[in-house]
Amino acid sequence: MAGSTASHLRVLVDMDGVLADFEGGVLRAFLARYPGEPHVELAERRGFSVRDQYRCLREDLAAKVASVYESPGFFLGLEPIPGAIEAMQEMIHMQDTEVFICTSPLMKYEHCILEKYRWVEKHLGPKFVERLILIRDKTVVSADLLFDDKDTIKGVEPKPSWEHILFTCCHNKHLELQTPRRRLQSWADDWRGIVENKCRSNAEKECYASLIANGN
Ligand SMILES: Cc1cn([C@H]2C[C@H](OP(=O)(O)O)[C@@H](CO)O2)c(=O)[nH]c1=O
Ligand SMILES: [Mg+2]
Repeated sequence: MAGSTASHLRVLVDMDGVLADFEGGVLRAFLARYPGEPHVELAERRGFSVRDQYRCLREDLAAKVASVYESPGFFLGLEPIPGAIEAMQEMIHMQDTEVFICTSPLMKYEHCILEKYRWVEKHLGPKFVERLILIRDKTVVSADLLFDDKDTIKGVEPKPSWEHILFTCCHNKHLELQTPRRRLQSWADDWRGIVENKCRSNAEKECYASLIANGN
């Protein structure tokens, strides 16, 4: 990064599906609110959009499931993904590493925005509130790595600076990734190895660039 000598690594971590259990929260709230209605078990989930899959089940279920995640208290009430809190507390203390949470608000943002801030404060503390980025287009955020459960991350920037590491979630676990794309299976998987290897390869690139710049 500009001005830093040590090879700093900037990591973006997505919220829903990576830190907060959006999928589990939707199913739990849907069953409570619409008991007896057809629903999608987590093992059956396919595709990022919950609403689209419920629509395939029955047209009216799309609006019903959307009303669940648009309700007040939904985002604040989400359970942390197993290992997420511990991993973030460790990552933020890693040398030469900067961590930001990079999350997208719903278009119906009334409850989502404040509740995402409150969720981060509650589960991760005020230092992470300072590291929270809410944005609909993640491609314009500059970083080295982005851990995110969404299979395809598009935006105005055709060549984002970050490498997208697909965080495995019920809705994407069946996807075959084209090389060199890679996954983080869960927070029990080797996220440190991914961060440390990226740090090393950044250092090598910087070293090579300085050799070239000095005409070696
Ligand atoms: C509508 C919808 C939103 N979301 C999440 C993704 C976004 O958060 P994040 O970018 O932190 O994963 C947020 C707004 O779309 O809600 C899903 O994960 N599935 C859905 O079907
Ligand atoms: Mg997500």
